[in-house]
Amino acid sequence: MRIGVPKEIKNHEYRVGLTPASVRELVAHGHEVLVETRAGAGIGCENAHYEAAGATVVDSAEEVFSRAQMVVKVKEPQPAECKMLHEGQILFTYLHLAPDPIQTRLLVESGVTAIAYETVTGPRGGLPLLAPMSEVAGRMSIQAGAHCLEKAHGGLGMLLGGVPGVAPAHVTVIGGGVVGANAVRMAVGMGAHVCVLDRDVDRLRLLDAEYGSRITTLYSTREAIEQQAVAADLVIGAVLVPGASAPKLLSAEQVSAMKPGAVLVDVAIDQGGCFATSHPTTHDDPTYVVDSVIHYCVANMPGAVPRTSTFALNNATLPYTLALASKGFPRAVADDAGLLAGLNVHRGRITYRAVADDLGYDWAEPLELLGL
Ligand SMILES: NC(=O)C1=CN([C@@H]2O[C@H](COP(=O)(O)OP(=O)(O)OC[C@H]3O[C@@H](n4cnc5c(N)ncnc54)[C@H](O)[C@@H]3O)[C@@H](O)[C@H]2O)C=CC1
Ligand SMILES: CC(=O)C(=O)O
Ligand SMILES: [Mg+2]
Repeated sequence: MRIGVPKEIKNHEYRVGLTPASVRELVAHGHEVLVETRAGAGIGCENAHYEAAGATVVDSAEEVFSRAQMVVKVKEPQPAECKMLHEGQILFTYLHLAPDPIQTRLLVESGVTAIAYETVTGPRGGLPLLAPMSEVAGRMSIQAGAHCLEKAHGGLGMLLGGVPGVAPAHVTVIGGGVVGANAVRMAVGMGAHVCVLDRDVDRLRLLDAEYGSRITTLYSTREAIEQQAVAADLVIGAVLVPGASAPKLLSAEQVSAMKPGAVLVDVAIDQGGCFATSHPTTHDDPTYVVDSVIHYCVANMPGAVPRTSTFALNNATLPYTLALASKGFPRAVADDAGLLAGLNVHRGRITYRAVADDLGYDWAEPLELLGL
């Protein structure tokens, strides 16, 4: 198969869909790989590294999109990229369609077969292609929150861990999945007072077993969330209902009742955000203030640490990229129900239920649509 890797064009997005090592694996399996010039420059992977791995470096995104049978990216295609996609082509990347009606319409119109990293499920459950970036974003959320809590950045002027004789900051993590568990790890490590909420008691059991009395676990109810919001110095939004728009867990009134200078880091912003006052921001301008509460809502947090992130992402995606390239579509998804769960759009139809429901499309049952 001919696989194409364009340079990412989202704000401060330096990750790249394939590393030279991944290219080498694909080429060894008999595939052809086209890489847009300087696609990996942001992580120190230059054209020469890709050429040494067996890729052909091409001058433009247009050439990648027009010639590739499968486009492998990181972030959801931007409008200019959507317009270059075509029927019969596979797009393998993060999509986050439920909160993004414009991208969804453009993908439907293009006729492309779009497989979303974030809804692929693993043989033991979980979301193996979301997990590595959730590990990165969960860890970063505490760094970002600590930065925002500094007075010069509008925050309360608190050190997360306090010092001897002065209490640490109160950090509340809503959602104890991959992002949440990684946020908890960093916050505990920095000496904060940490409280984590989930509505899955098994997640809370795991965190309790790991941290014991160093954290508080709470079942996630409206009441518990409201009480935490007024007590917290830093709140991390880390919930997910796979594929669907994030549930809004704090209303504008509840945000306004928070301490002036408190910080909200809405990691779930890529699925629309879990606080009513959240809207997506960029690494160029990551924060804004609503009712004296600092909001950090960057939708591509791992893009800030692209070296760590690109390699972690490729470790997870490579087996799936190889399966799609070697078996083709639809054989690869017919052989792996977890990969089939990644299929969001195919030839103008929405094949992921939560996306269809959230955006008002008729849902096409994927096995039926593909005749499997
Ligand atoms: N902004 C960014 O750059 C990034 C954002 N993300 C996003 O972070 C979010 C979380 O991802 P993961 O941790 O991997 O998901 P996950 O599935 O591992 O964990 C989500 C957790 O939320 C819990 N949950 C659902 N509804 C809840 C509620 N009402 N109250 C409390 N907990 C609730 C679930 O039980 C689950 O444990 C996703 O939207 C993901 O796309 C991930 C990576 C980067
Ligand atoms: C998951 C996601 O949105 C990201 O890594 O940017
Ligand atoms: Mg206020």
